[in-house]
Amino acid sequence: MAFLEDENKEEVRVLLVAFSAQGHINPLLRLGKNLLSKGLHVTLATTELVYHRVFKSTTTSDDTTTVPTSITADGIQVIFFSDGLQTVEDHKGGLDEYMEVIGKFGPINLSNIIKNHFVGGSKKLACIINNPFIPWVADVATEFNIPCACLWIQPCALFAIYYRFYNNLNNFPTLTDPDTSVELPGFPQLQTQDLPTFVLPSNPFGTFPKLLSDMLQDMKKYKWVLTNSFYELEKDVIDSMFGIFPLMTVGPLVPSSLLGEDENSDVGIEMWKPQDSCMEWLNHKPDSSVIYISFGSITILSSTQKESIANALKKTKHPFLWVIKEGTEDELPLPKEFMEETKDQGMVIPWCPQTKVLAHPAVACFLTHCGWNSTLEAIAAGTPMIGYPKWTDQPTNAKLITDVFHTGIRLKQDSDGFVATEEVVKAIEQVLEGPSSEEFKKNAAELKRAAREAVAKGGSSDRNIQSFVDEILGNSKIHH
Ligand SMILES: O=c1ccn([C@@H]2O[C@H](COP(=O)(O)OP(=O)(O)O[C@H]3O[C@H](CO)[C@@H](O)[C@H](O)[C@H]3O)[C@@H](O)[C@H]2O)c(=O)[nH]1
Repeated sequence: MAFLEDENKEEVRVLLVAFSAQGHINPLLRLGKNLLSKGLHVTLATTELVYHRVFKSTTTSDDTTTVPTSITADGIQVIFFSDGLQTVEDHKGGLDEYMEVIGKFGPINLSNIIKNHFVGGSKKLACIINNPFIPWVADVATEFNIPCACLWIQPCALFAIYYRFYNNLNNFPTLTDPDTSVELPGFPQLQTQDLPTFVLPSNPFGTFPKLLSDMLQDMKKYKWVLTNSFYELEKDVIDSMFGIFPLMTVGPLVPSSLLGEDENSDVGIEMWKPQDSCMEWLNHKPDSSVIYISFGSITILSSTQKESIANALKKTKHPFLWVIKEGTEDELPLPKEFMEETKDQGMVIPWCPQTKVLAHPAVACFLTHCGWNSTLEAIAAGTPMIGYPKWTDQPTNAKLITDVFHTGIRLKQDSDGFVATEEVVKAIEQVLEGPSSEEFKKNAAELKRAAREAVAKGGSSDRNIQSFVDEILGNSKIHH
């Protein structure tokens, strides 16, 4: 590998910063791997919780309680900092509370990491890359006079909506009536139900919209916004932002196996242990027969909602694989009678190797909450989707699936967000056998191909990564 050094023979290093969420760390690690392959040195700073949950089991040291100063994983140096909480149990509080604590302790601890590891010696930082939701990282970068980039881990569409909304660039009507619609450049017509919940007056979450509005109103702290998407997927919205705030697509940042590359070259962490037994179960199912159901790492459905979906599955009689994070949060198990009645039809597990599941030929469609990682993984796998969005970016992602990507449909929800059994049955029939089912499959296969082309050498994302590397290097030289 050709590593890059500047004229004084100092290595050229980037620092990635993420808090302890799998869906935030993995896209950053995959970007890190790409930067590594283009010759940069890469460090990831993340919280001590990640050490305890993920890396502790890989240590060869007898002392597993002390967090090491740094470790190396797949060529990436990983450094841990305290997020202000002491034990794994402390992390059981709400997300809002967590963001407040990490917002207080994160900047101090990250500054110390930079001082201890990167100031003075030969390891100098050429750039810091953070995720949205930890905007204080950009302040720390400014303090040390290090250029900062954001890896936007949601679609470009979400960046565009938030940027326009928080900077009052467009006319957003009061979004209380479900039939209100908004016209934005690069988008199909959006109704209230298609907008991210953070911009709605009904949004009950305080911290996240505040973090976003602070960030998007002060983008001068960022020299680049890299996005986990690809140009061919969101062409219209990316073009619409060109003269406003250019977005550099560098994705999809999904496991290499989903992009037709060697599985062993993937980097990524698992915060929960996947149950591989479902792969054997899938091997015994006919091609394009199984409905895969998962609502990501945060969303918990109510028992009545789960029962409604369960009844639909029984009615359709299709094989199903359903992830229920039973025991991990406050999620309740499915009723015993359902489990008994469907024991030959389906499998219910607490966590699965999702990307392998999506790529399995037996899987016909994905009933998803439309989290962006899940959506991108389904796109890279060429799997049609049924969207059941709940909050944050998910409603907009569902709109992209139905009206931009044309790879699936959205479940009809009532005013409380509830989906009736008949609606689930109808949606499954539509995606599997309805008049548009062939079109969904064809579009999904086309996007799968486009995703692979985007990341291949010379593809749109590969070119953007190269331009980014060239820019941060400035006048640095390549030494082979
Ligand atoms: O059994 C499972 C279920 C999920 N996953 C993985 O978990 C991740 C889930 O990520 P995502 O689909 O993005 O959902 P959330 O975890 O809910 O992600 C949060 O963060 C995302 C990125 O900001 C947002 O798009 C979502 O709305 C928000 O809920 C994916 O990589 C899945 O492959 C597994 O590995 N096994």
